[in-house]
Amino acid sequence: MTQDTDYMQTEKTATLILDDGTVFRGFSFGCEKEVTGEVVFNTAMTGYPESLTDPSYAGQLMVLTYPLVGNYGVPPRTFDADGIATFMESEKIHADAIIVSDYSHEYSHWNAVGSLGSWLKEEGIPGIYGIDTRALTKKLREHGVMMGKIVIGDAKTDLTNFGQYGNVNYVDKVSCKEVIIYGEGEGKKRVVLVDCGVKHNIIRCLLKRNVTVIRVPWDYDFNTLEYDGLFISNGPGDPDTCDAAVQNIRKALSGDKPICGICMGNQLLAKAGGASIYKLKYGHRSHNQPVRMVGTEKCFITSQNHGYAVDNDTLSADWEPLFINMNDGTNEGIRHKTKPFFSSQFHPEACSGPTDTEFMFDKFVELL
Ligand SMILES: NC(=O)CC[C@H](N)C(=O)O
Repeated sequence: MTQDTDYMQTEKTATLILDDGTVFRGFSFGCEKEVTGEVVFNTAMTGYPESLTDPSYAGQLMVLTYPLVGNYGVPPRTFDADGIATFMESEKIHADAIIVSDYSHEYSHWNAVGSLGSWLKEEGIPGIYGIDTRALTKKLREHGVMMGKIVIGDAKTDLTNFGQYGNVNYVDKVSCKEVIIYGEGEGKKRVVLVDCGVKHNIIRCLLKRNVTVIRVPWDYDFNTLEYDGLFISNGPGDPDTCDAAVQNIRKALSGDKPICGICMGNQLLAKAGGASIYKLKYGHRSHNQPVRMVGTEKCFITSQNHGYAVDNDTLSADWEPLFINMNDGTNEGIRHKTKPFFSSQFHPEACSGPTDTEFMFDKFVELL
């Protein structure tokens, strides 16, 4: 058992203020700075290193409903020769803050190299504990997600400006800036991966299936490239801010090369096919979202992190829902009726969460 002893000297009080004026008081265990963002809750019991480094959390203050957080520390920030993180989902923390009930100042795990608190401090990310996350989650569930602010100590703060989430193009902030090629090799199938904020396990899952991955920026016109299949990644923010990607995907829809998308990828593929997206009240963020494959009795438990959804009623005649969420009936994936185009709103790559739907990658690679 290793102890995060920093806190004995330095921990200060911290406050979470929601944009309706509700105040939750706690203590700071990360970087001591004020931050604003969309307050969202995740009900997974584990996986804070993966969730914090998932680029889809950019702009959000992540509430974990599991009460004890930090007890297994954080893994090393190591990368393989291609620059893919060994134990995390990107190069850095993308969530703007973490909000927990009980932060464990002691940690123990075979792979831990430090405490969650010291990692947050190194990366300049606020963390607040001592929050009644049950009351906070009930509030978000009833009201819907809201903007919030974390204030350290008794600092005076502007309680009128909570920033905005919906109109910001977060994808542009987190996408790669130039083309990156992984696993190049003679005779291998070439997959273009549109990087809207890709989780590294999507790249790992593709490379494991022996394809070359050509990772391109979110607004890159990949239609000029030689490739065998198109993969569209997850990503943060509102899909309606990603029109350039939608235009490029729409061009690819006139061809027959396989297309697969995950989460933001599902939304952008749906938009390219003419469907609309709407914002869910409080989203799906957990490891246990049940989905049913349409036309079958097959159900899967899935890992999810999204706040928007495809409106099933707006799918054109060429498309149909592929998966439906068994809790609330919302869209969890689409497929084209005649061409090899399909996608999921959930995360088949997991990391963290159940790996039951990894077959989505097998299906895609088989079709190449
Ligand atoms: N993980 C994702 O790709 C999320 C997609 C989108 N930002 C949403 O919240 O719905």
